Amino acid sequence: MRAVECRDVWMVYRTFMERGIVALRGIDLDIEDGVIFGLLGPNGAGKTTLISILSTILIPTKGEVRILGMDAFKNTRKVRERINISSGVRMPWGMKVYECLRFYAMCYGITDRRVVDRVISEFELEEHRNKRFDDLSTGNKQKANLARAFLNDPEVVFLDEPTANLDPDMAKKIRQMILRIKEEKDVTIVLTTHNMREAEMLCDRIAFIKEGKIVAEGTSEELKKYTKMSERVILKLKGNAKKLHIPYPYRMDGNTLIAFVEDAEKALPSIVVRLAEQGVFVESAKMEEITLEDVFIELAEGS
Ligand SMILES: Nc1ncnc2c1ncn2[C@@H]1O[C@H](COP(=O)(O)OP(=O)(O)OP(=O)(O)O)[C@@H](O)[C@H]1O
Repeated sequence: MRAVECRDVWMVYRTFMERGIVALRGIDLDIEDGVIFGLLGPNGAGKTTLISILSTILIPTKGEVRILGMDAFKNTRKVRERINISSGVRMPWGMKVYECLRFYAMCYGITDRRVVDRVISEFELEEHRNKRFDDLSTGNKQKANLARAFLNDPEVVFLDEPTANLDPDMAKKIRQMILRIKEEKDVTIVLTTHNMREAEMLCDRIAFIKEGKIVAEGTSEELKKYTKMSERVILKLKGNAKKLHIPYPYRMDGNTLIAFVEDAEKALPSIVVRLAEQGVFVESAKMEEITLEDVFIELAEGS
């Protein structure tokens, strides 16, 4: 069974002065059971709107959403019993971690304290269980939020930017935690992220969203084929070079030139020569496979 099915989903936010903001424009999406699925896209693309609709928090202006085979808006209560969402790092009031989690467990009708103990242990919160949520570091707040999202043993979990605002170490820990939980539990995870490496590391499949539409969807390997080139040549240039002419698509990152080529070894000498002809010299060079970030930039910037 598919965990998520979306057909022609539109979302228009009604605004007081304007004619309305179209956040989603006909989203079609199938997410298979048991995968980690990533929603990627630039700011304002519609990721949060989409994940909020999939988790039944928002009702779309038009379209059909089925979660675990059920119509999300005709069977909302049943759907909510079998899903959960973690969005932002908020918990109510100044309660302790254990109390917060117990409160949320009771909202799901879970009275067994062992369930709360289980998520505290799964999300490595033992040493923080009696600390006030507000006093935790951002990373531990995020862990507590993730723990909350797994209280009802959900079959589908939606995570809105699970590593946003975390330092690299904590972000890595959270990613490892997500992968471990996915291994241990029979759960489908749908997450949004801006971080390409994170998407590549975590997600079985990824959808790129731009201006409310899915512009590409597939595994990270499939997505890399969206750019015609499969390798890149990275050249650190001496001095500042602006308008350059080389026979390959490229982008500049400061004084680093990143050229997209089919065969990096073949292309490198000709690029260096062409640059020298334009009075631009190379300090260092390396060759590597194209990254998901390149695809993201191409899709986000392309028309
Ligand atoms: N409550 C709202 N009222 C009006 N417009 C909204 C509302 N929420 C989002 N929007 C608009 O809808 C569009 C999509 O926003 P959304 O937050 O879904 O994008 P996003 O991809 O999650 O962005 P970000 O990565 O910056 O969080 C944007 O133009 C945004 O301004």
